[in-house]
Amino acid sequence: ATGSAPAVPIDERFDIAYVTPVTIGTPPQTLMLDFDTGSSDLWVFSSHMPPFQVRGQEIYTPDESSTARLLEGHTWSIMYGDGSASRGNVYVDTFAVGGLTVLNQAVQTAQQVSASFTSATNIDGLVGLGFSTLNTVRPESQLTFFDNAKASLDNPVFTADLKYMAAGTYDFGFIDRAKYTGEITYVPIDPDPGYWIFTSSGYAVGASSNFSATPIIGIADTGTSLVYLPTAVLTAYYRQVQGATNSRSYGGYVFPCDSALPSFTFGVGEERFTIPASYIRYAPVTEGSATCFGGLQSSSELGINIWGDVALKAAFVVFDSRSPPRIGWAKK
Ligand SMILES: O=C(NC1CCCCC1)N[C@H]1[C@H](O)[C@@H](N2CCCCC2)[C@@H]2OC[C@H]1O2
Repeated sequence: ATGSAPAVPIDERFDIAYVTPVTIGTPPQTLMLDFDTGSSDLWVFSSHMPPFQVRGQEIYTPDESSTARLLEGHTWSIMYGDGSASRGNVYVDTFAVGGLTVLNQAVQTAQQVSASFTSATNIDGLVGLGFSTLNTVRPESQLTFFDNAKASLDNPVFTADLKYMAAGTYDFGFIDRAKYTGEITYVPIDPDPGYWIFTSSGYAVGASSNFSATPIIGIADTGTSLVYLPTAVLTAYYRQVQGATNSRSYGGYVFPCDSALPSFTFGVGEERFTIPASYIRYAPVTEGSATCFGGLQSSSELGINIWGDVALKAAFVVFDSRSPPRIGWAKK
């Protein structure tokens, strides 16, 4: 089996996050979920939430699904790197995305979500695509939809083709030759932490002329908007941007929106990928401001580097869960 589904930006102007249509239950209930390679819980806004925490999101109502079964005595609770959080109960039900159907998928129904999820009116929940070892359901952790689907897929892979201010695609079970050019460069993944962690071979500010061959260990995270890299890399980049400062009040590097920005190149093995300046001129700090927030930010507080959407949309990325797992990057 194979599947293919769109990854749609949740807003017109900044690619804060991407959502993908799924159906859950019988008859099918359609929700738009954020497919997140940085986590491993499939959770949804649900009829178990207090109404004031729901602000336009679609909800899953297990009582209206003839195939829903409560997973007795199981609960979940998750906190993400940005401080957003959610928790609740667990059902199993029929889950379908892009033509793929998984029976008895653990669907984590929210009872509580934090304010940033309530205000993300176009995100109805998340689909974790990390390793199932990270799943927060207790007393028995549950498998991701991809781990449940893997055995029936033509190949144990999924790919991300995210796009700048446009709908991209998640493909499951196959690698679409039409979505990339040249060859795919694969590098190993360390699955133990549960993330898609790999080592980038280095970086260059601007084109890849002055490439600095230094290993950067980081995670490929479709659920994170920006790129978070070591301070040394950030200062090398923003040194080239007129008026750039690391603002405590805005919580990161900002610069005048009309400043000239270099592109940013990162290495995967011998291959070089360039993030256009337009992706790094991420967004005005507030509506209409002449000060812009950078798409490259510091990872010094995080303890791990993160290749979020700003980097992922510059490439075609293959998440290959054969043994040992690996990640592939190609130009497009
Ligand atoms: O927390 C991270 N990433 C961290 C960012 C800071 C540096 C460490 C990683 N990703 C989350 C993202 O922010 C959430 N957000 C909800 C509101 C709308 C936008 C998406 C969504 O829920 C989980 C995941 O996706």
